[in-house]
Amino acid sequence: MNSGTELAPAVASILEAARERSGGETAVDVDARSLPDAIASAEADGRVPVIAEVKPTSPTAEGTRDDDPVELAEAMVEGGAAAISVLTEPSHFGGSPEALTRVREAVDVPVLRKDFVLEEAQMDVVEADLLLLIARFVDDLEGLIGAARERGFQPLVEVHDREELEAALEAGAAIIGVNNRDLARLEVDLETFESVAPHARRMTRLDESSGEAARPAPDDVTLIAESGVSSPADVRRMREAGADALLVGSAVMDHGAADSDVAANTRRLTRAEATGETSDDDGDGNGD
Ligand SMILES: O=C(O)c1ccccc1NCC(=O)[C@H](O)[C@H](O)COP(=O)(O)O
Repeated sequence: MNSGTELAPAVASILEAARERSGGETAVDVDARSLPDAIASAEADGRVPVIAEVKPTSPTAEGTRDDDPVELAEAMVEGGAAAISVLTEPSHFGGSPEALTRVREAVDVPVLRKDFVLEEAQMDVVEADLLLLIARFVDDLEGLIGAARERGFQPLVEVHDREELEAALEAGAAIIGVNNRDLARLEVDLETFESVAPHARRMTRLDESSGEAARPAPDDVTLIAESGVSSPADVRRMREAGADALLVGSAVMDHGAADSDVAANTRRLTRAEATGETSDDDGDGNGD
């Protein structure tokens, strides 16, 4: 773990809670739905690949949504989501492993387990198609990537800067999320993805003994822009910067408006590249 860097108090509290949570007793064995296939299928259908997040609340959310997670996930899929992310962290995000299991039974798209997994045994709490590993918070990233793959998970490795990206690629990550949220200050800045992502496409290394690429070729890395995407204009901005998919929670959940239409919120983003979009899509009232 990169313990030398500053963390927001809420994040320190999240990590403390994560360290205390126990793992499962036996290794799970997942038959995962492919995220790259789901992304390709959305693109073929003219939808922006969006991983929509069931996020009841968070340290930065404006409120809590107590809706049934299955109803939320089904609304997200109705709005064109290529995949679903489910927070399973209970004490700061209002999530649960049970919610993920119910969601995964109800939808046929890949489901990401969004949590703060620090140790191998914590992977065995619930089955999911994708498992988040946050590069900054784990000691043995390569070992955990291997352990996740042994169980059938597709590991999604989250990074925030170029150094973490390099570590993720070096550890063999093939699905990488660049988090626009700075976990030291909890501020979001879409420029993070724009500055970090191009390096994922450039970085490659040859294995000296075989001459083979020792990690995924740059074009084989699936790049996800995480956090802070709130409008169709943001979606297009992240796509222009090279995002294969976007992970969106707050803009879809719209925590401040309990009766907000989650399917419509999702559709607004998944249709951001559809031709003929003329609405005030950045929501600033200017119609630009
Ligand atoms: O969302 C938070 O407030 C938060 C606070 C501290 C650590 C992590 C946090 N979020 C986790 C996430 O990665 C996001 O839920 C996800 O990327 C979606 O972000 P957004 O679209 O900005 O809700």
